[in-house]
Amino acid sequence: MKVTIAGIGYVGLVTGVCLAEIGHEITCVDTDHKKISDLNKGESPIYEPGITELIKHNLAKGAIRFTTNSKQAYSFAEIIFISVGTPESDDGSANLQYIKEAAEEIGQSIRKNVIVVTKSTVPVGTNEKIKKWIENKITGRLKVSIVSNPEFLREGSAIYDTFNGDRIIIGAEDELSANIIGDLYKPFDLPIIKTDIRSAEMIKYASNAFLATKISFINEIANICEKVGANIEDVAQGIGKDSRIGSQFLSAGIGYGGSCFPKDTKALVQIAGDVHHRFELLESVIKVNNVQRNRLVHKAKEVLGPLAGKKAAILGLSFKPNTDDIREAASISMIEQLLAEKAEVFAFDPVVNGKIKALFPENIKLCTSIDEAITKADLCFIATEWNEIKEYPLVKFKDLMKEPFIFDGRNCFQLMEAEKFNLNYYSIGREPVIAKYSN
Ligand SMILES: NC(=O)c1ccc[n+]([C@@H]2O[C@H](COP(=O)([O-])OP(=O)(O)OC[C@H]3O[C@@H](n4cnc5c(N)ncnc54)[C@H](O)[C@@H]3O)[C@@H](O)[C@H]2O)c1
Ligand SMILES: O=c1ccn([C@@H]2O[C@H](COP(=O)(O)OP(=O)(O)O[C@H]3O[C@H](CO)[C@@H](O)[C@H](O)[C@H]3O)[C@@H](O)[C@H]2O)c(=O)[nH]1
Repeated sequence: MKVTIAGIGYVGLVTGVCLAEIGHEITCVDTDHKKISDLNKGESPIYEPGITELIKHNLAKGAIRFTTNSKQAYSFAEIIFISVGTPESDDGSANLQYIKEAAEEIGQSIRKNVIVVTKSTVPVGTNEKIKKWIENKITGRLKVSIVSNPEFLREGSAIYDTFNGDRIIIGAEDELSANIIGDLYKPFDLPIIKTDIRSAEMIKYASNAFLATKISFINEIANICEKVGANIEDVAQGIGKDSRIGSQFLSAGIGYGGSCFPKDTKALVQIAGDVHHRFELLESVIKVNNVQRNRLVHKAKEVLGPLAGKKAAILGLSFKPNTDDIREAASISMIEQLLAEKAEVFAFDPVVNGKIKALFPENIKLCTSIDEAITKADLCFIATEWNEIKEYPLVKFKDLMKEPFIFDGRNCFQLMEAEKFNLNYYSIGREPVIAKYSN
């Protein structure tokens, strides 16, 4: 099928290369000229395992093209996916500005009947608006069918997730469109759930809200574990073995971040509020997450006193490993807190550099290695569990830091190992390890 994708962010790009890989003819449209020009050279605008290989492979076989010429790309498409951003507005609701712009451009450009598939995460009822925005701009007698097909990929494993997803959700206004989109995905051989549009829209928000709830729940249990002398790793393993609970998304840490959970939880509170339902459970999930993000710096102040003038290393800047995305990353709020405390911040991440420099142009030092970040540091925070950080020899904290005070927001190390190397090691939901003698 001739498919055009509008908006080549994470979702648009991964969808595009994976659909090209299974044999469809894909045109990717974005308003960002630099992004499109880089993509045409085979360069990925995002760090995502496997993406560059798929871009190059499909460019070479002529299965994918990248353009800013939206008019032309929409005019011949049989199916158009919308995957533009839906960022958070000031009041927490989803900002639909990019969706509306894309829909109106589609309406102005199409020259034949088309199925428009919304992949972006949009509040319940938005697809009906999308149809109206498109139809208001159509000249002539053309039929537009709308399908809601929310995306569930995770950054860092986006390609694996696309080929191995748990389900594909298709919310359609007519059976024919649902079947056409179902057939498009057939080569992935994944379970397909067909439903109405509003239910499909809700499935996306409810999924993210449930996962965020699981994280805030385990973080609260971790906070209690610290006070009663229990170990969150053992507790999570013990409860996760119950197949009704499941072992995934029970890693306690410094809270969830990223481009989805923070904004989608707030948007769902708004969606509920719009129909006069106060979603108190989800409000608490958000509140717990906000507090959790500040815990590690608070803990450091409790242990070490004022942080002013201290050299603080921070390891891991992306919101999770295997991505260069720093949207709503815990590292950002930690750096802000450390700067407010007048600490000197030395930051390291295996892939993030320019983006964090743009946020903190003058007041942090970006390091090119863990060694550089922790040398002569008074304390060290771990914000992201990259393998490079998890595999770093613990003895080096002792050898290179002024005093080995480690505040680990991702439980990267075993307590026994920290004891063995005589570190001061504070993690989440576990007893602190206190060095028996100083360096
Ligand atoms: N990032 C994820 O992991 C993920 C996963 C599932 C769902 N989602 C949802 O998918 C949507 C897209 O997220 P993302 O992270 O891929 O977005 P993104 O912010 O990375 O990229 C959006 C892209 O859309 C482009 N764009 C904006 N207006 C346009 C227009 N009129 N025409 C063409 N291109 C336009 C922008 O230039 C940008 O490149 C959001 O609704 C998000 O909630 C994201
Ligand atoms: O047990 C866990 C699991 C995750 N996290 C944190 O939660 C955030 C989100 O992680 P993850 O869900 O793995 O990454 P995303 O790429 O944000 O993916 C989520 O958001 C996407 C956008 O909506 C959805 O498509 C995915 O299904 C959903 O998992 C990150 O900060 C993680 O550190 C934890 O703290 N503990």
